[in-house]
Amino acid sequence: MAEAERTDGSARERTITGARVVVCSPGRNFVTLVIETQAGVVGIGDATLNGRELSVASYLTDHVIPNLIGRDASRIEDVWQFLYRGAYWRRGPVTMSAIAAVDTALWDIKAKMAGMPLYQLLGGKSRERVLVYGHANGKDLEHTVDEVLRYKEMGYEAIRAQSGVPGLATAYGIGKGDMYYEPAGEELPEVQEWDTRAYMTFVPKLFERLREKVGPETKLLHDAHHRMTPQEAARLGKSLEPYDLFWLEDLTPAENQEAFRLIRQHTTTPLAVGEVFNTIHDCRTLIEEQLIDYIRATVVHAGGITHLRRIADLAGLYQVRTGSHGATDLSPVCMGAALHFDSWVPNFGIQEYMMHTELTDEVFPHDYRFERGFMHCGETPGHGVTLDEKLAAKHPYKPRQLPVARLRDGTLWNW
Ligand SMILES: O=C(O)[C@@H](O)[C@@H](O)[C@H](O)[C@H](O)CO
Ligand SMILES: [Mg+2]
Repeated sequence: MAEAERTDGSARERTITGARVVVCSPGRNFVTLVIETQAGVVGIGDATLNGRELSVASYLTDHVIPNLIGRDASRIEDVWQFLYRGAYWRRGPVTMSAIAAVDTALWDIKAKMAGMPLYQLLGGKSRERVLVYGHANGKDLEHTVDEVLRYKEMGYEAIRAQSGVPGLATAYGIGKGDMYYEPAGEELPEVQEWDTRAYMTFVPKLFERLREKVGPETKLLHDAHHRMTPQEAARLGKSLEPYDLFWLEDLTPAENQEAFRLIRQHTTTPLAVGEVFNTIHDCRTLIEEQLIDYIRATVVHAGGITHLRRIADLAGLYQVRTGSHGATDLSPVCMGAALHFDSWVPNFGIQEYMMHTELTDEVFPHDYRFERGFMHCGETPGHGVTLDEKLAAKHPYKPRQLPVARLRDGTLWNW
């Protein structure tokens, strides 16, 4: 390591002396990076990439950790640039999740050393509480209506509704009977069935009924999970306009950012995209051309707080607001960091929130809390989430992959 990259004498206590990756499965798989400094301050970051967990664990253990030892933990920006530029091979979910884990752990350490909750280092709070949306899902229309009403009872002001579709054996986003929706169920991918026409005929009926039942106040959201062509997406957005959705998410696979020009010309339904994005380059056109309303990039998959802040700042120039991904495959560590970010970010929109299981919460003790439709980050120095490594060790990794979708004729589609 070059002299400039080493800690100087006066900063010896900030030197990174150790780092390790903990892979555990308290109900589902999580990858967590733990970084230690000379002074004994420990920071943790989430590196979970659902269905591809071990690739990030290896990237960290084999390629990143050796570069961290001896470095100054306070130089978050320089470490970020080193890992991003220094690898030569840029971007991608594995690389960016690994960088995110380092970045989150270093912000945790910096905030702990400052004796402040993380939001203070970002610039302090812009709001008192963080609006979240919950996930209601049912096997058919009536069941979904009941579930949405149940979420309303629990105090949610914003509710995502997903439903089984008549004629389709399976649909995206439908749980298997409890509060803990988890799509990655099997060692090899489950094959689900898809038919865009059946779906597009059904969804407006669902939202017509939902709007009737919940009244005008409740914010309703829906995730199309990348299944449409641009023209179909435009038509779906238009057909949902009377039901005043808060957002319609992931209409088409967004590596084709230009597709949103077509969609945008045809519908005023607010659009949200970005849970699979890793860098600002994935959403530059979408933001600069004002083709979306909410950017859903996360701390864990988009390069950590350092990079997510850049995305949010670009979005802010165009009145695009944040709506970070927060499914259960993002660990409580990501949720903790996200809530500090959400408390600060000026152009905040909403945060996705799916409850983790009790066991997951035990493995990752945290100080954030849910209260009647809103989340609150805590005041503990750092991001407020820790890892019980002893308990984690009792729940080892289980290979699991996300499902795939096929059309009725067998053609592989986007899940
Ligand atoms: O909006 C969402 O939360 C989803 O699209 C996720 O549930 C997504 O399917 C999972 O994170 C995949 O691991
Ligand atoms: Mg989604």
